[in-house]
Amino acid sequence: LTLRCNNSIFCTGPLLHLIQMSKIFADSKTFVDMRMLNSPEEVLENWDTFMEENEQNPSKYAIKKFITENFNDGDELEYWIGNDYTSTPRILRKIEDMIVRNFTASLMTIWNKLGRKVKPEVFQYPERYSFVPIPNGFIIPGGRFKELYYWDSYWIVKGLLISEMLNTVKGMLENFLSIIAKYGFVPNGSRIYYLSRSQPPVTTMIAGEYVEASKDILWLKKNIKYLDLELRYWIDYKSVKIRKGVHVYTLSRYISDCTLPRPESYFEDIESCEIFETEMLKKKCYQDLKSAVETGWDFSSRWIFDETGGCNANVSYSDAKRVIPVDLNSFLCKSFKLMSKFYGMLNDDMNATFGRTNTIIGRKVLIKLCTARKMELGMIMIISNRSTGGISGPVILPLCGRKYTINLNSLDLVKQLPSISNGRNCFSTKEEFQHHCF
Ligand SMILES: OC[C@H]1O[C@H](O[C@H]2O[C@H](CO)[C@@H](O)[C@H](O)[C@H]2O)[C@H](O)[C@@H](O)[C@@H]1O
Repeated sequence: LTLRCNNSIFCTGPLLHLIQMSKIFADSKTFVDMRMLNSPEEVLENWDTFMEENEQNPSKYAIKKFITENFNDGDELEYWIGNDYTSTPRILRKIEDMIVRNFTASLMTIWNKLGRKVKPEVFQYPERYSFVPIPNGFIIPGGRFKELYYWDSYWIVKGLLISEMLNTVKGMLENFLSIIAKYGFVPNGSRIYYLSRSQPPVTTMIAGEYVEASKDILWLKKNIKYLDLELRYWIDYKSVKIRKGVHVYTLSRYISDCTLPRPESYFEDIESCEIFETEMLKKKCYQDLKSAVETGWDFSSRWIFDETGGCNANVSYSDAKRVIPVDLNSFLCKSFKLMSKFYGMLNDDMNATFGRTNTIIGRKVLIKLCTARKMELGMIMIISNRSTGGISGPVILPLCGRKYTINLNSLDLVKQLPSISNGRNCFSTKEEFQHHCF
């Protein structure tokens, strides 16, 4: 497993520190998305000479010049349109309302605008880029997010399937498998500086969508090992045992073990953690910010803890590892259930146990926690000791047609809700976060 990036230009080290802290770029992501004009060794040699010439204290102007001489815009991607793209998918004919139909049709043209493919140069000189080369065309979120993002891709795949772009889905899925083969897990996005954390795990669910639509069992047989590998990462590195009475529950949480500022939000993280006096607390703050962004909900009051355990503080007080998120555990439960089904389809009884055992573990907890009739808003409260007073995305996830969970017949923990709640409400929507939590 490669759980972090040690690249001394794009991920860590004095060059990155000085360039990012000079604030030459308004957005820290700009620098780490650039490409080197020469090999990393040459750039680092140039840097040493540059620092010597400038007596270890270069001006902003000199740093700008150094960047121009050694880096250029990354420009790693070319526009790409999937060969399965159609402007007239069957679903359009099913939409009777013309306004909605036209809106849907125009929305679907987005695949042409956001489709990208990695240029051959990146495969030729990967060490000069922060981009992780991936073999197939894919859809980017857009704007400053010009790479493959992990959990965005699940929702993108849903749209692609409605648009009859199964081949594009297969390509995107195989991009993830190539990343798992390389690193043992899927990082936040296809950049080396994202290696210190993942994002909500969705590869197995994407595979579920693909296999259901394609019935491609041979594909499954060939690739199931990668799905297996990724899920083991979530068990080995992110799970935690929760004792409640005589029961011990295994659940997962978001946690990064990297204590450095995010390269793509470098000065921003340094500034967020400035309030802490010791180096140790600063490091903890950087690590906590990384854990918070692993959630995909960056930033939300769900991950913020003030001194009393409420969420009346800012992002500097993020501590996502204290929360056992219902959405993450629902995704994993669904994934284990799928694995059990997949191994069953392949008549692999021995390995089916992996999926089955973990579905059972997930079941034990999620069946109890997630689908009780009175549980609409309760999960986060139970498992993070916080209460939710309104409906927000993550809370309703496990309730979506019981898609992420299995039948429920125990209300044990539900009954304990009132005693666990601390009476505070923490929301996940931006609007609520901007106002306050109460
Ligand atoms: O749409 C892509 C992602 O955009 C947001 O997060 C990303 O930007 C952050 C700041 O540059 C970065 O630190 C984070 O790790 C990125 O994922 C959004 O919050 C994500 O949900 C979304 O996947």
